[in-house]
Amino acid sequence: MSAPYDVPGATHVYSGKVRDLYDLPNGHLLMVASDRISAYDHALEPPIPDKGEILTRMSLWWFDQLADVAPNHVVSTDVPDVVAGRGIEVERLDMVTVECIARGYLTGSGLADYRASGVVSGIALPPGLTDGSKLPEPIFTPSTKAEYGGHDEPISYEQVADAVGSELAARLRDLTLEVYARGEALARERGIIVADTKIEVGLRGDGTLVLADELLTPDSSRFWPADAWEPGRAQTSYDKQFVRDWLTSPASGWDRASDTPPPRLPGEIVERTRARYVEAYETLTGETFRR
Ligand SMILES: N#Cc1c(N)ncnc1-c1cnn(CCN2CCOCC2)c1
Repeated sequence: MSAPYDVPGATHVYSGKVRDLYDLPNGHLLMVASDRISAYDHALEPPIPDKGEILTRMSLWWFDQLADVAPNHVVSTDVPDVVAGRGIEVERLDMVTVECIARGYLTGSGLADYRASGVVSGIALPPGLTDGSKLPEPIFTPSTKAEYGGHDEPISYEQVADAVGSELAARLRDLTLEVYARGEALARERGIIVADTKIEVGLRGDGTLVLADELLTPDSSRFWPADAWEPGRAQTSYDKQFVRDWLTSPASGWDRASDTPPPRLPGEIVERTRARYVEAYETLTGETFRR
């Protein structure tokens, strides 16, 4: 994918689904959050205005809230004007090759694995759980890091230990579960259920674990409105429900089971989705995003 932004002095090196990474001359990296949005494994059009800036601010807020749990990779938000608000200069780390995921609720791939075997990432769960069930306690459910466009594969804690060593595996598990516990508790007080989250962790030369990438955003986590939580069915997505409902409605004319790309989102859906990202940010942080 070509560089979405032509950033003076920076060299584009990687594009993910919604974020892009650039090399900087000083050896740091520039992480840029786009306004891209995806659903049902498809990149959608058009982008959601300000989504990148809103989720960048949310990540920065969470990095600050959890500074007592672990250091983070943020160096500076003083970035070139072309990416102001959505770009962060970050410390270059030795990234752990495991997706560190914590789940407090059962849904998605975890639910599928549970229904097939009663087990999620090697952890046996009690019988009788359903879609959206709150787990007896949050669990660490790591996965592999798929290449762009692929799907991460769940792996057991033992497989993580085999890959990175038992001491680092334990540190990754403990960090992931602590970040999730703190984020879930804080969000829940504000009416948002963080059902699960994925964190990216890097290592400094001295072995310090550092929180990288984004943190506790609706792109790295499942956000559910707490007042709509009802185990036994698919939960309402805090941020993507308008998109999902429109795409699966007759109004879109799209067949999700088909191999065709989804149609362009109508302006009203784009604006209502933007408003949900603003609402999530303002509800969590108590700060106002310029409307
Ligand atoms: N963050 C970070 C980071 C860092 N601080 N140091 C070294 N490498 C990385 C890195 C490289 N790739 N990814 C995967 C996730 N990317 C995030 C950005 O956007 C694109 C996807 C993380």
